[in-house]
Amino acid sequence: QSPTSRAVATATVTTTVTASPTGTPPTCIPQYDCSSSPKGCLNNGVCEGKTCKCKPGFGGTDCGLLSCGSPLTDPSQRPTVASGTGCAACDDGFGGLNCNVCKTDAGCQSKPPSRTSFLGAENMVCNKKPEVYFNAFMSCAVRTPELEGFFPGNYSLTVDLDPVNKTMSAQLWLNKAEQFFCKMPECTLATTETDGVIKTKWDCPVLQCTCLEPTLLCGGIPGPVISLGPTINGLKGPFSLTCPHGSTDCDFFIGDLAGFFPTGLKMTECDVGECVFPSEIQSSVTSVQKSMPPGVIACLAILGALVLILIVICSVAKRNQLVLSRTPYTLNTEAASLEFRNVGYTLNKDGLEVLKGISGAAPAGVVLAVMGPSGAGKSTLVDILAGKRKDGKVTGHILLNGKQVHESEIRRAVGFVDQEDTLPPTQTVYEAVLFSAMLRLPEAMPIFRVHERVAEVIEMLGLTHCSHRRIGNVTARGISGGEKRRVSIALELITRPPILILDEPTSGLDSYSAHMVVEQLCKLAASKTTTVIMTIHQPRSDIFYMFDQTLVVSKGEALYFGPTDTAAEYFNRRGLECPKNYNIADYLLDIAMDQELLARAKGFTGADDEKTALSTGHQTHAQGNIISRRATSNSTHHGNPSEITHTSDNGQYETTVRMEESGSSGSSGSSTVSLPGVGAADAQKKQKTVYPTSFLTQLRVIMKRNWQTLIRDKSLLVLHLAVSIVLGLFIGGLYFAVPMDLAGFQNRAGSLFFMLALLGFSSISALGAFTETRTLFIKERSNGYYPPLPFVISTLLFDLIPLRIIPSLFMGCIAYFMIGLSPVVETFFKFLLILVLFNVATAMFCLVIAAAVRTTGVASLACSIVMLFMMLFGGFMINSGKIPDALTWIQYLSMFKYGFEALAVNEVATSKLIDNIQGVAFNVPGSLILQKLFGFDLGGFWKNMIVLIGFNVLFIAAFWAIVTLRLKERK
Ligand SMILES: Nc1ncnc2c1ncn2[C@@H]1O[C@H](COP(=O)(O)OP(=O)(O)OP(=O)(O)O)[C@@H](O)[C@H]1O
Repeated sequence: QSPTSRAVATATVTTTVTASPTGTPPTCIPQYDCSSSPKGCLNNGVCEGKTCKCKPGFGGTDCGLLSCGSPLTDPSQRPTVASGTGCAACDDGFGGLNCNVCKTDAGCQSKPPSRTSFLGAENMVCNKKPEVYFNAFMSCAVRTPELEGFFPGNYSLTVDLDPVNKTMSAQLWLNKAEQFFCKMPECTLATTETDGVIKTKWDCPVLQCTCLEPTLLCGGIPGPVISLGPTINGLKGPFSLTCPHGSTDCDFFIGDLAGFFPTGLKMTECDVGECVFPSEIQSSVTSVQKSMPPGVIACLAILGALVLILIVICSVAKRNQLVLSRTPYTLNTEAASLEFRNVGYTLNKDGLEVLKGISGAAPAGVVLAVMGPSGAGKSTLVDILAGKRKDGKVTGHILLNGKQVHESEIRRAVGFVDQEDTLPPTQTVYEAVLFSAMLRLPEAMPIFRVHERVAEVIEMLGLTHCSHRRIGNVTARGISGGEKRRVSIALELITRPPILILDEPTSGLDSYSAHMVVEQLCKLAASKTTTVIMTIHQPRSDIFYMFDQTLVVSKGEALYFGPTDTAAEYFNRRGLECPKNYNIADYLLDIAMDQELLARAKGFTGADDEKTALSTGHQTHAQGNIISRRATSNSTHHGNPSEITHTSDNGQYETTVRMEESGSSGSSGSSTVSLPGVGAADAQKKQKTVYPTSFLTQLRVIMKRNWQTLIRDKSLLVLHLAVSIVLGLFIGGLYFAVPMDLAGFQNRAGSLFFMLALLGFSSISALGAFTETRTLFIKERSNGYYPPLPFVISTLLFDLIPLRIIPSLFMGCIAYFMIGLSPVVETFFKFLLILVLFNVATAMFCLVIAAAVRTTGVASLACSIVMLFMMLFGGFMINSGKIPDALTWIQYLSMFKYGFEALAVNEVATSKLIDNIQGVAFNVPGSLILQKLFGFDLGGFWKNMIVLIGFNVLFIAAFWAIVTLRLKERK
């Protein structure tokens, strides 16, 4: 008697009366009631009502019999045999103990399939690989010498692999008689590659086995006294089954029996097979998780190389910093002279002659005021004197200390205060001046000396009362306009340059402050450490007489150049007498503006020598002039070719300035310095700007300011973080706990794409943030604070980390778990990595546009349009395979495509879509939908990641190049 029939005999038996189809009298058939039987259904059959629904390959009322034929045959039609005999024959193309294992494609096609293909008309094939797609069966011989010693015979194992429900069920047979069966639910399935060997592994945390008593192993008769029944029934798991591809051997491992079989049990001559549709095989992701895909190896290699380069750069930079901090330094203690000859300036676009050959000089330690009405050309002249880059054509010559020097040397000697204040709004006055000091004073200068100097300059300019107040801007009010003007002067005064050029330093100041500022500048000049050249509109008379020299400019021409004291007398001689009680400075402006007065001044014929002198830069008075009433000693400076002599006459100090004639460029012994556009190839050669501080110091100081800006102007940071949290919650709520059905699949893909869209468009904020710093950078670069590299690094760090990386991590973490995306840890981290790479790439793109395009409006329009197009070709809105041929290239420029494809493949490809539409059940791999619906490359995860990294590298390089080459001051 077979164990099964004995089991049936002991089970509760009910009797039903059925009519025979042939019309013979009804017979009584005992009916097995699985619901009331203690054994229920064997071989993991399911008890539905009172009858058992058996797993494929088993039959009988309690599923205790073997069913032969093939799994394609209706279960009720499969012939059954008792365990212990085995199937005499299977249907063609099938084999195994219970005929479940397909052998050939023809076998799978011999009967109509029991389910429909997602693609419609498709023939099933027999998949013989251990990688299972729908429902596979396996039959193996088991080698277990330990058991064979006690229970000799041939052991075999049959396994039903169900990846859809992630369950396995198995039976152990001894001499074709089933000994026990097991069930393993909640399994995870993975195909991995290690050292070139691909293996499919089932990991099941739970193992439930039932011994069929009385079989040989479970205390059957005849047999040894021992019974494995209690051990087998008490197994809990875990259980794992590992099958290498291309081999007929597998291993299985039972945690509870690790003491007996530490290395698991060997299964040989395994025959596995399942009937599947080819689309199911092709579309299922070859979830071969190579231990190290080539892409990852390449990335790691590049990363390693970058880290190495970074370490080398850092150590070189550190060494430079040390060297510089130990280099003895000297501060400027001597003013320099600046002479300019026949300086002209013509605009390129319309040929307008802004300056028409102006000459003059500012001997060391004097204050030269450049006066004239609005539009006369004062700013243009001082820009040229300061060595600023100009758009138009500059002609003439400039001499520094009487010597021909390169333009960059002039720039180094000159401190320049622009007409407009460009200041960091979030810093306090003290911090702004300290910033300038830290970057422009020698690295070796002790920090306490730097602070002393900052305090000194702040006090000198009357800024002590507001030194700890923020500078502010239009949106956040800070110090007054006049105070800003003085801060701008302080930034330049901190270095005490040999020459200080100021464009309208008193504009916006009340008369008292203006007097105070000019007085300080005059004191500075008197101390012989700085020569001051400044433009001024309409000085009060007391201020006017503080200047040593005055140059009056009218319509691009010099109307007067000489000592301030003799200006009135000079015009007097031309019949232009300053009216009584009239400010002489105002009168000079009147002359410069009034056509009639101007004509009289120019038309004067009485003193040709004076006219010649005016055009050539000779002093406009015949015999020496008072150069400085504040000077305390005689000084004589002879330089070639200029000669400046200071002599004393009854307590007054006089000077004679002798210069080369106009147009003597290149003449023998000429001291002419060619300006750009004049020639003199040598002088035009690019000279490297030498910075007083090291790269690391520059980076540290700039980063400190960026940090202050970020913390103090919280709006952008708070907005980004708040928006990322709110949107994370919103997306999470909208797509909450998405199931893996058809609608769920759409929602899943939609949520991923929507996240990318949000991050992409939030990147446009990079434009506004950069526009503010851009102007500041141009000014600071032009004034020799620092080169572009530390600025670029600091800008990127302070934009990308707090505004792009952290918010995208916030949003990703919140939305991921609310939506219920894949719980696999690796998938989660890959998801975050994609979000970060994508957001950084889009932000970098916006920064490149912000750097390249000056107008914010144009830049934001360009960014928005490009972003929209990238979205359109991102793979969600249009199938990549259906894009018109002429436009297919656009998709390869879309960061959305790479980001979305990577996200989708990472998330959806390994999951299955299970749904039921109007009674038609289908079970489609997510990968199939990705392939057919979106046209995605399923193996392209790392390819997409590498392209995203490529975008990042490209944009960072482009940003650096544009900042270096384009963001230069041009006036
Ligand atoms: N790059 C330029 N493009 C167009 N016009 C220019 C340019 N540079 C100078 N100009 C013109 O040259 C003239 C002189 O300009 P500049 O700024 O030097 O005058 P200014 O004397 O400093 O005037 P203000 O006192 O009002 O600042 C102006 O008419 C100005 O429009």
